[in-house]
Amino acid sequence: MSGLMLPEKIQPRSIIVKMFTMLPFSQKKSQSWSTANSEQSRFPVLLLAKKLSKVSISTFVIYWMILVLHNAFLGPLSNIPGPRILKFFSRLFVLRREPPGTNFKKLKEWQNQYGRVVRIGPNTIAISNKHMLQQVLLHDDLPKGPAYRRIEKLGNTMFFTDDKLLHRKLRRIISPAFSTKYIKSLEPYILSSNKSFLKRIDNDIKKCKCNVSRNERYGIVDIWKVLNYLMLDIIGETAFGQSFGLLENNDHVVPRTIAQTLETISYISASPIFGLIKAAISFSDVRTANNKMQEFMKSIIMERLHGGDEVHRNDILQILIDSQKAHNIQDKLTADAIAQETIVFLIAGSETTSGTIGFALIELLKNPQKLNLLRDEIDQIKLEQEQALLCHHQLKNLPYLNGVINETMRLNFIAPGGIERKVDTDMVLGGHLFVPEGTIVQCNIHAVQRDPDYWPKPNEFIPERWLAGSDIPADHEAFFPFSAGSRICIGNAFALHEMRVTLANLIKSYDIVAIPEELQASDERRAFVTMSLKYKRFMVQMKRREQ
Ligand code: HEM
Repeated sequence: MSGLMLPEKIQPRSIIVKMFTMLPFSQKKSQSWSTANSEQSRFPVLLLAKKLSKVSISTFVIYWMILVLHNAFLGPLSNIPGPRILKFFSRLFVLRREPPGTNFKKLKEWQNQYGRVVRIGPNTIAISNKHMLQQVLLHDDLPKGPAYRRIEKLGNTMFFTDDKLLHRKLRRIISPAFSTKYIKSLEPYILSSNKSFLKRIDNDIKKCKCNVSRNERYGIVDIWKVLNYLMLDIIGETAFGQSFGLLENNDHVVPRTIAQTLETISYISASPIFGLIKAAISFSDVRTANNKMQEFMKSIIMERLHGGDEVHRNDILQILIDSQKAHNIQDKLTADAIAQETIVFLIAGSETTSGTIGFALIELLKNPQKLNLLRDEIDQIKLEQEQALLCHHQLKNLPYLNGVINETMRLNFIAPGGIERKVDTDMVLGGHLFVPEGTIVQCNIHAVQRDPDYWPKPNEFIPERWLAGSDIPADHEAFFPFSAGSRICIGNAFALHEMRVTLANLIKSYDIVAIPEELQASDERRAFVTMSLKYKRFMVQMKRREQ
């Protein structure tokens, strides 16, 4: 055995002792060991390293503190007003105590308290001056900020990328799918989904056990939910090549999986601990659903890619598939890229549109005289023989309908937490404010669209401001419902088309009466990604109108 003994100098115990003595917290303990001092004296290099490590850690901490203090009080953003704590910490850290989904309210409060430019983080500012917003979004066209990268796991898509070249390329390939002419060719899908929508409402009214007054055939309908189903089904029809059938069956693996993933991402960013626990609990369900969704999408895309003329269909998906025919390899989208872009259409194009129609209905029910004005305008249009639903060409120029939609989007901006941009080279904002490269700019469109200097009676629903010759004309320079610049919503004309057709046919077909408690609850808003109702439902009484 003795032959196997290591020399005392490199016995395992002595090595452990040496490692311990190098750690700063073990100082006291190591001194109590009789061997420690003699070990150190025999290894002066160790002693030196120990001292050096202490010095370098302290130097780093002091250097870091000086940097933080300098950035807070002497840096280029130091003169911008804002809550003191946000000079040092990110607002996400400070806002952890707010109820999840309500950060946008705090942002608006800060903007009211400190002005149109507020410092909301060590290197982040929020702006709500219309000229500055025009500059950031339109003229300087700054790239997207880092928040988008958190969701980029869904793929490096047109929506999320901050790479200007990649964005330009994707936008060029995808734009034809959203041209006015192409959208017109998609109208049959929008109308057939609207037919299913009205059928679903009729069924819900019929099924409703709690008719308010059976004689009048009113029923209670969760209009928030069915509107969401309708918009998902339209995206299914136009971007996935087939309806999800939600209006008939209430469930489909694709929207369910995406909703679960988005919910988890938004919880993780709003409250990391709670979000991670939630993610861990639902992990296996989400993975199974995710696999099913991938299979579903792969089969659709492969069928279109290899099915030839027989499976050709005039829809958004076809435009992406047709990119395969491009001569330049750069202009072809891979099957994966096609799948990712269609998922993004589902995310960007369903809750946004259904939410806006839902908010329009809420505003109209709060202002019944405006609902009557809208109905009068819509009733002027007569359905032609064999025509079941009003079509877009009959609606697109109706002034009051467009006023209602614009005013709804003004009051209920879809991303009230702001849209984020990153300063890519030093700039002067609004002609006087130096903003260094790397600064994050939160464009607070929600605040601009409710600013009393731009909008008299800013919190009132006044569709009349959008009519020609109005006493309180709308300020078009302070209106950004679809953003502006190169990243303006690519689906804006498509969304307006869907919203006009759906809202007009809904108002034409039904008498809708508010339920007071529901109307009151609808004031409670939450915004994880898009603005929504806290309880994600809005019950109304509905009955078919006598035509
Ligand atoms: C009322 C409905 C809608 C509203 C209010 C809305 C609003 C917006 C806004 C504000 C942006 C800019 C986001 C940013 O810069 O961070 C955006 C971008 C986008 N939207 Fe919409 N949207 C709506 C409907 C739609 C629809 C129906 C689609 C597609 C089917 C769509 C697809 C997109 C895409 C792909 C982008 C990214 C464009 C790019 O970065 O080039 N949106 N939308």
